Amino acid sequence: MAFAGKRLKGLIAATFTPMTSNSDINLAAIEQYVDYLVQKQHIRNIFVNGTTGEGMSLSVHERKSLAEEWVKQARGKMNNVIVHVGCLSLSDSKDLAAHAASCGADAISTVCPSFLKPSSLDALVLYLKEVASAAPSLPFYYYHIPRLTGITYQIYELLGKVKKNIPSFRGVKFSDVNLMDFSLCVSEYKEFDCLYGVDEQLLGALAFGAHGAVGSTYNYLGKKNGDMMAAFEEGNLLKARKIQCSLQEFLIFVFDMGWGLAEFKDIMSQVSGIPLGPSRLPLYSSMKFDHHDNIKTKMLKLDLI
Ligand SMILES: CC(=O)N[C@H](C=O)[C@@H](O)[C@H](O)[C@H](O)CO
Ligand SMILES: CC(=O)C(=O)O
Repeated sequence: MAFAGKRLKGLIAATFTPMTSNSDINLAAIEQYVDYLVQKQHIRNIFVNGTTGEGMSLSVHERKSLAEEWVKQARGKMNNVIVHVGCLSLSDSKDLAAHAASCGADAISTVCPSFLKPSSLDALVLYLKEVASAAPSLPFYYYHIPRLTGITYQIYELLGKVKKNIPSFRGVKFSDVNLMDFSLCVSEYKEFDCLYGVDEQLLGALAFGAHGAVGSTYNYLGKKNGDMMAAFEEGNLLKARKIQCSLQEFLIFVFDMGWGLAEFKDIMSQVSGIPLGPSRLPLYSSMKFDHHDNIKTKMLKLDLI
């Protein structure tokens, strides 16, 4: 067991997938991306090929190439590379899980397929058990993001079932606003890592005992979120709240523009200076060049950069 006993905690950036101007994957940008996260954002854990990385829009072959490159570039610089292996096809997910183990990833995670959905919590557990069985040596995390998958089972009920069924199960990436469910996971299943995934309200999840957080904004706001977590740990709630409110104000500005993941990728390119390219269709950024100044002004005003 490569990482037996190791707990996942702290901030985990859900990476964007670098692409060329034609939306082909661009492996050459990954080394610079890793260095940026470590040096400028103090991020030492990444979650690759997930929602932010457009994993579901990539081929299995592309996902394997990306996983290999992230692992290679992160070696010696980062603590953990978690590879998302969720697909609509179980056999593709098992293939990706086995590949993640063979290329040296630290953990895997999966959403449940959401075109044909499991008809019960037991069916979901059977599904997760199959995926995990393809990489039994790797810590396995369920990725709960009901707003995108439409799969809405209570996670604390799921944890009760997987505990007995999936030996490599280590926790959940919980991307939902239901903090009561999240809190029950943390308080009833201390053996699992509960990683929060709604960046807008991380402070609320910290209050309930979140071990860490996985999110898209930690790519370019990692340091600021790190300051918030440190303030929370020191008991300086006023400071933590002030930072969370600035982060919220920034995100409200982004959402009010009607922006989402494709525009987040543009923001990351601007803030980091790394050309990450466009997103792949069906994502499509509506950000125009003259928006760049607005973003920067807003971030400076909120003391985020
Ligand atoms: C839908 C989506 O991308 N969710 C991400 C993680 O799960 C979050 O990190 C969000 O991007 C973030 O909270 C901003 O809304
Ligand atoms: C945000 C997140 O965790 C993901 O992109 O998968």
